[in-house]
Amino acid sequence: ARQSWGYQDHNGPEVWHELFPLANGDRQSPIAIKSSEVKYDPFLRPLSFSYDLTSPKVILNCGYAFSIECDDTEDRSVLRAGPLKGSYRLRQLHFHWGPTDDYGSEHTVDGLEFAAELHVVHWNSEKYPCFVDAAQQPDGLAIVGVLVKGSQVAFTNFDPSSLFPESLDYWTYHGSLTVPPLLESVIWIVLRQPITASSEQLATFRSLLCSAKGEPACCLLSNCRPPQPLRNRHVRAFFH
Ligand SMILES: NS(=O)(=O)N=C1NCCCN1
Ligand SMILES: [Zn+2]
Repeated sequence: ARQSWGYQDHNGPEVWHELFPLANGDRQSPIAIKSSEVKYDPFLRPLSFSYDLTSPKVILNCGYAFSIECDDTEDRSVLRAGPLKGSYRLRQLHFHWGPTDDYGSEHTVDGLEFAAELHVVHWNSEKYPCFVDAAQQPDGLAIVGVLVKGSQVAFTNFDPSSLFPESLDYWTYHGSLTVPPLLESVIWIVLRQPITASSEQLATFRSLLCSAKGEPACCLLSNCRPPQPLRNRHVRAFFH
């Protein structure tokens, strides 16, 4: 289906507000994390996740990225603890990237842009019956954001935790989907330590098409939304 929004000048983040007024909402994502302004929260717990290798089902071009879609009909792959109340079920994972290795992450840290960013998307299966319902609720989703910096890296299996960095130190804040419909239903958990991807792997991201079959080929050179106003929000740190 033709997508109403994208990442080009005529349909990109600067004009999303025309079709999606939430773009100018009060808990939009991504944000620019300023480590000097985060506040250590001693009540935050370590992240706890358990991913079943058989949850991922298909990898597909979802128009705004490529995504690995998981079977979320039962609680087999879940994320708990951290800033969360209850258990959040794995739904899908996907990446965002830029036109060169110099930028492409959505969250930035102290002005640092990373080459790409992995999003591991979960929904609150204790309180809501399905992803679509959860996505309408302020505590409906939990997305782990993993920063990707350019260099050589070994890729492993599709178990999302194989893509998590060594350290699970994280920042957390209340935000939104970073792609339309931009729903303000996300408890963001951004890991401090980046993972790495090679220049060739990042170039392969950019070779993904955003044009439909039969249309002139148009590559998805970049799919990162710029940081949005923090407004009346605080970013909490799990680490000192
Ligand atoms: N970039 S994001 O905030 O993860 N946005 C998403 N939208 C659709 C479902 C998965 N995630
Ligand atoms: Zn995303």
